[in-house]
Amino acid sequence: MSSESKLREQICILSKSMFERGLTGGSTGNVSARTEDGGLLVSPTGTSFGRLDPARLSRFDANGVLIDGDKPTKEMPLHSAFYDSRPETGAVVHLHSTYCVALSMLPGVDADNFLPALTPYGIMRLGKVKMLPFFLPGDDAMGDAVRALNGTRKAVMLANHGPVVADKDIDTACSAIEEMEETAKLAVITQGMKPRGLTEDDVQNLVTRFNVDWDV
Ligand SMILES: O=C(CO)COP(=O)(O)O
Ligand SMILES: [Zn+2]
Repeated sequence: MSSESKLREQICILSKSMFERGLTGGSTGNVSARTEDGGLLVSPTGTSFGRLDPARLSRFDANGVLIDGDKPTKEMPLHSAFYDSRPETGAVVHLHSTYCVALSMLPGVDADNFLPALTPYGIMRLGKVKMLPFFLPGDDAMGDAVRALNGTRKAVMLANHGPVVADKDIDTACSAIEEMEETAKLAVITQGMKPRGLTEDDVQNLVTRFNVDWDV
């Protein structure tokens, strides 16, 4: 099997797994991944993560020209902004996951540091997460907001909408966005219970040991 065929399969298997575990419902969410030739494979607009077809993914060439497949997600400006501003990006994943969205709606959320420091992996996998304001789905302004971060953040939260994570490959990006949802879930279910989070020292030790983008 060619590397592109393998990547097509991998995108669909990982997306289906997330759909089946309730991480994004209906026909929400979108995903993209770099191919070896510098192009992109992208989930088509209006499709369910549970039923992505490897043969119908939208395919772009290295110049960003749509080559074949179905019409791509309306969130292309958002995905492109990550590839352009973080050249190490090999995949971008966006979900409508319940606890991230719930947390984005609660009072007192720090937009510059969306996820509270509760667990080591929340920090190691995501770095500091920026919450962006609400935008209409597909709005070019979302991409502009990501570009304005100058590549400093791998993960953003779209308020009242859903998380977006860029990482080196599709597997890593999916693991990271799952960690984002798990951390948001912990934050929401312990809301008002005065949970004992990680200390500033714990966070700094994690940042140093695991080379996390943090002081940005
Ligand atoms: O999550 C979505 C929009 O933010 C889904 O849109 P698409 O079906 O166009 O990917
Ligand atoms: Zn969305």
